[in-house]
Amino acid sequence: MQTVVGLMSGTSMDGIDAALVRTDGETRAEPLAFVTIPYEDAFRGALRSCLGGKGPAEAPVEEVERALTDAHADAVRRLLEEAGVAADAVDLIGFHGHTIFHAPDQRRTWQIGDGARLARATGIAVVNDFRTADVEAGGQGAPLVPLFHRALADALPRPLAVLNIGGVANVTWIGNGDDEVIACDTGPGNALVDDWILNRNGARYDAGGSLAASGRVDEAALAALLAHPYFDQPTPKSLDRDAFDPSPVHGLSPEDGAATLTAFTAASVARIVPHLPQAPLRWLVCGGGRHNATLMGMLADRLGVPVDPVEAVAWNGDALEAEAFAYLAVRSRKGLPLSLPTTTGAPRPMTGGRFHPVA
Ligand SMILES: Nc1ncnc2c1ncn2[C@@H]1O[C@H](COP(=O)(O)OP(=O)(O)OP(=O)(O)O)[C@@H](O)[C@H]1O
Ligand SMILES: CC(=O)N[C@H]1[C@@H]2OC[C@@H](O2)[C@@H](O)[C@@H]1O[C@H](C)C(=O)O
Repeated sequence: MQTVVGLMSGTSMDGIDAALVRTDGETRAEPLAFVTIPYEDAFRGALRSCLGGKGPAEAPVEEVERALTDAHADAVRRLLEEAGVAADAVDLIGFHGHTIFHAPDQRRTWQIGDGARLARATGIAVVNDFRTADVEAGGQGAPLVPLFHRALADALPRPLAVLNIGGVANVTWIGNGDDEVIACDTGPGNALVDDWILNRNGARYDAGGSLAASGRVDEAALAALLAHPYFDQPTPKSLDRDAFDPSPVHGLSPEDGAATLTAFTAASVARIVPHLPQAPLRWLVCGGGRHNATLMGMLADRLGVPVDPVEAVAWNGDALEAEAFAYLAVRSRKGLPLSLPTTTGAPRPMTGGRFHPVA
């Protein structure tokens, strides 16, 4: 067992999730501590300006990468303070970084975050760049949390779906056999609703889903959104944050737009069921979207089986992705797979990650 920090900066750009975990990277993962450090609005704007993998003439990528790395070093300090654990008692950091571009069909995915700089700043060895090897081999490079979900779900009734609703939404389907793990991004998570709200009333998200609850779903706009070819594609498949064009909702009131985009997220999750070998008996939901009661209600209506936040099985739905990158960092050091042909479409089980020792 190793003591490992996992760090995630997700597509919703809300901040850094940092988790401290005791794990063997195989069957065991015991959470010790968790903090979220929100980004300042100005930094969030700078990060947003880098999305799309622009060149140095158009976006200050190097400068943002340095600031992002330093913010992660601060997050590690805050986490260890909170946990009462000294840096020299930590074996490893799993550093996801921030995805600014993801186009597996072009064999390109780009997570900014300087592993060597983080190792220097914290005095702890770092694994980063988790997705490149998978994408270079022809896989989607995402999602990577499924093997962690499978390890956690060992004793739960199957088939089970674990749904993460972050900026983008992704699902892990776990069947009865040990190797039966299927995964993909299902469609948008909260990013479209977040952007809608930000542009209308400056809020960062629809707290509790209350704006959506006060609106009406525009069925024509919803049908236009669901006409995207992504939903007919078989698994595995993955998405860039900005893959969907929200223009069908333009012209709707703030309430109806929020209701329609929230329904789009729920309906796109339901569209994955026909692509699975068997419908899940239950959906466990992690990520910030589980705090949106309107979305959770729409999911339950469309899926027709129990849909519960992961807290129902005593997991922490805010910490899970960060914990996963601690677990994956250990797997990387052990040369174990981070992905399978059924989770990312890689041609074989793939290890990955780049190691940065403390210089
Ligand atoms: N109380 C709440 N009510 C409604 N929505 C919420 C609430 N709290 C968080 N959210 C939503 O959750 C989002 C953050 O989710 P999360 O932190 O899981 O995303 P992420 O990890 O950045 O994304 P990804 O999983 O795609 O990488 C916010 O942007 C917001 O839309
Ligand atoms: C390219 C990229 O960063 N993808 C993220 C994103 O956010 C959610 C979804 O899209 C998922 O595929 C992935 O993150 C999680 C942590 C994963 O790899 O499992």
